[in-house]
Amino acid sequence: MMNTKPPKLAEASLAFALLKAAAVLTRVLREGRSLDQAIAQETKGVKTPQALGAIQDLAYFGMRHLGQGQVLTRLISGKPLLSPEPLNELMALGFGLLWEGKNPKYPAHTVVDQMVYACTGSEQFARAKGLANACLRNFLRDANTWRTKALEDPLAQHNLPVWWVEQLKAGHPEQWQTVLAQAQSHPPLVVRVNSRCMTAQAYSDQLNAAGMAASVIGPQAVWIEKPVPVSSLPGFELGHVSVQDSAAQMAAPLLNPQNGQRILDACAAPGGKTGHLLELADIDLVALDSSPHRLDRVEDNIRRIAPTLTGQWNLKLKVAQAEQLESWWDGVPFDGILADVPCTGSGVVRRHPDIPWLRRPDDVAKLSRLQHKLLNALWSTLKPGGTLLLVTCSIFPEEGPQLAAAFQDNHPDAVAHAAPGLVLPTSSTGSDNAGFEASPDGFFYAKFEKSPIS
Ligand SMILES: C[S@@+](CC[C@H](N)C(=O)[O-])C[C@H]1O[C@@H](n2cnc3c(N)ncnc32)[C@H](O)[C@@H]1O
Repeated sequence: MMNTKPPKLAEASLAFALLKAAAVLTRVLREGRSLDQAIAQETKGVKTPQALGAIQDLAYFGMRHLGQGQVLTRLISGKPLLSPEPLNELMALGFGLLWEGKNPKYPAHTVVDQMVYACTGSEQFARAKGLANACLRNFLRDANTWRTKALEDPLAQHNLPVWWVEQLKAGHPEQWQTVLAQAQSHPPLVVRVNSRCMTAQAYSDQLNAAGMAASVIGPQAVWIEKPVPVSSLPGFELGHVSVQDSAAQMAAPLLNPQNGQRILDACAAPGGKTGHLLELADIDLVALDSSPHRLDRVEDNIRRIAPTLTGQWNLKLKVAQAEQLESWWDGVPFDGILADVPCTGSGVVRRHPDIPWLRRPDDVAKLSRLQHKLLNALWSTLKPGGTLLLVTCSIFPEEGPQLAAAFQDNHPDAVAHAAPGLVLPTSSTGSDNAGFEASPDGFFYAKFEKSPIS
């Protein structure tokens, strides 16, 4: 009897990485996992760093080119959905790789060979070998015509769900195309230099002297031109630097904590801004998050920078729904509150290309309702004279300007102070040589002082 068991693919092969990356996309699209969670699940048994790197790279690539891949799969196979369903993701990934004719990630013939090999290496797809081969070769025979045809579909034009693009257009009729272009670009590696240890300029000089091109792009922000693993950054293990986008670095200085103050970080995990607050002043900090698993990451982050914090500081971590005051608040009011509330994440698609595919159109309204609820509850825990900083990493008006305006309308004791408002992910943050690649993530900032009602 013939042995029909598919061959085990070598980890070093592109076929292996293609199969794994396609399985990652399937978990995102069909199970609603985040891209990073899905990568962690699919790479559990993978042994070599090269294979891990290739899977991660292909999964991110596949996510960023999903619209084009999906449209070509549908057009060329002539079927709305292939069977078994995960084959759709494998084919979308293959077409995504073939789309770019000029500077392809892999030569076209390698992609086709390895896609076919990937099918033979999986029981699930073994029968699809012929279909994959025929469809991919069909595309290559007349790539320009297929591309032109695919681009009639807005899904292929923007590589994003159509409702997401419409939402962006409505919110930013002038800049939506630049915002989309930035979202397709690779995110820069930006670090926050711990002001307890050194200046941003001193760290940038240190990197340049070590042959790592870097420039200062914010008060404590340094952009490292060629991304490297964080563990290889000088001083990282010692807590001298933390990875944080330049726009996210605006939060803690805007709240401006002072020594001895009692501060609340209401939605703290994974703790990027928690660490920054502690670097700026010796404070009594309460950090809340509704997710115990994410709150563990705050602890890890603070453990790393703790040796650099020499004064009298205190940090209490609490798992709680911030709006349920009775479950966590001891009644002692805060001098300052950082309300970095949950949002769609529409400002950070460049870093998390899975976000638009995981969200649903009604999430914007749902999240906006939660944001209103959180702000209303947190306001009552603030001292008169205290400051609340509202932050979202979203550029949808409902989660930014409209949210802040409604909050102010409902709270006559809220006095608005100068704040950046919308930081659109379109421009560089200052340095002359920093272009699109050093541009900030999209954020919204509003700042309110609480005055006693007259
Ligand atoms: C935008 S993230 C915060 C990022 C964080 N401030 C930082 O700089 O690393 C929002 C956080 O809010 C948490 N969250 C969601 N709903 C919450 C709620 N009702 N109460 C408290 N935290 C909540 C999420 O688990 C998530 O960690």
